[in-house]
Amino acid sequence: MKYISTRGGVAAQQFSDILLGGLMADGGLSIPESYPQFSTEQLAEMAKLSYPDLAFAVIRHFVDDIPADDLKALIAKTYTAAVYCNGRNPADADQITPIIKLDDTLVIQELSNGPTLAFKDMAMQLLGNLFEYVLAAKGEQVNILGATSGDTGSAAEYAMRGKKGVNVFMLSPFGKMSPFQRAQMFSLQDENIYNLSVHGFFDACQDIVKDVNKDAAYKAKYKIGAVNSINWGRIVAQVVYYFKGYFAAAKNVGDVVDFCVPSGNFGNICAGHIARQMGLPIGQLVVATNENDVLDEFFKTGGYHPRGLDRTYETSSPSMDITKASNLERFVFDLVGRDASKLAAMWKSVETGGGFEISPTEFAQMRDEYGFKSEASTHEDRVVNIREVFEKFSVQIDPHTADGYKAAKAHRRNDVVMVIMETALPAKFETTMVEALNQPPARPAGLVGLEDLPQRFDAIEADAAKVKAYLAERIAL
Ligand SMILES: Cc1ncc(COP(=O)(O)O)c(C=O)c1O
Ligand SMILES: N[C@@H](CCOP(=O)(O)O)C(=O)O
Repeated sequence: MKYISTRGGVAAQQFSDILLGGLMADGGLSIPESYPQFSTEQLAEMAKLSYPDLAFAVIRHFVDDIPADDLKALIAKTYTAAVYCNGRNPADADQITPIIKLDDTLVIQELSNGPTLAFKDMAMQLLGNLFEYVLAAKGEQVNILGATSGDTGSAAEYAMRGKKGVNVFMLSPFGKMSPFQRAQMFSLQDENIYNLSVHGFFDACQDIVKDVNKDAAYKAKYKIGAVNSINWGRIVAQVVYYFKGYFAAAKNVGDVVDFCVPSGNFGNICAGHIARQMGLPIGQLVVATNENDVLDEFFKTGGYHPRGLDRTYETSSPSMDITKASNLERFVFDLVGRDASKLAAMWKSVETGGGFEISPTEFAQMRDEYGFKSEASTHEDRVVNIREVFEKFSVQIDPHTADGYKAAKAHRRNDVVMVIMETALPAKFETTMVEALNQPPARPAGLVGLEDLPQRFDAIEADAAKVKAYLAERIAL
């Protein structure tokens, strides 16, 4: 499998070449030349596999340049019950992403049982192992520059801490993460981890990452790599759990199943789109947003208009406080028939502060052929829905998953199973959980007292030049 750029300006590359990087040289995102296809018969066989075997069955189609035995071993080492052990029911840990049945046609897929209690661990743990393998094979080092609204940062830091040849420089929005999220990142004392607290929202952090990535000379000199979902490695690992969730939720292989996904940077649901393109019988893909509802607007009107600071809000599902969704570019590339010059013009407008409108035909395709629907939530919705799920089903869901629950209720269909993706555990967002349920959420024993640990970070302005200088001072050449 070779990888091309959504903007068409780069020669096709191998998996190991794109694995460590962020943007392609032309500013676009890497995407496979085509998607592997699975028949219903093949799916029926895959349904019998354990999580690591299923992950290998999916991911091997995207990776030609790592020997199959090595890839299989890296995957087996990643997806173990010992790593994904923070779920509600320890006996389910070997399922890695077990499901909770709320009723006959509504289920939650647990994606947040890894070390940092968010779905990011699903891909990031594999990325850590792949990075280590590829760096050792190439005799190289990487300096990861990432942006986080709260969960990618800790997942990346836990996956990369102490790894040979890897430094992590993580930009996060100053004062906008939950106390738990902040403590998870800032309490790490490992020498290869640097936390930079940026005055601004996640969008400003992500813009800096993209600016640095666009400076080819700097990127090459300082060996800059990426762990955000602009990195294809993140997406491919996320594709796997749609297969797992489908097999766990479908009554029979071949039945249509809908998925509802709390969304911000559009990486999670983009993986669902790709699983669907590979032949997994997904019906609807429901995008759930919070008050930062740019994506809801896009899927309801066909107009994509990222917003400025004046219309970006701090919400109680803070990890989704995002108004520029990186991975929308990968989906729109497919939507416009993989026409790279059309796509490049659309994103040129986005990057210069504008947006775009898709045509009425594309809008109809997006909803009918690709199955996208959407819904937005408010803080009040979140509190009511957390309470409702607890009272009706005795299950505690976090505020982001509550956004998913609201959207799932709005779009569920008779006799079609709807899977809600659980994107974080309640322990990460104690204030909203207490407001909804009058009790603090449970947390794994190892994380009790996390907020009392000493914290270390550097504050920095939202300025790519200052971030470049910070990295240059610390990276040994
Ligand atoms: C808890 C949580 N839910 C939802 C999201 C949104 O996911 P995505 O950015 O892949 O759309 C994020 C962050 O991205 C998150 O951390
Ligand atoms: N919500 C994310 C934002 C970054 O998303 P990513 O999937 O592109 O890494 C976070 O928690 O940091």
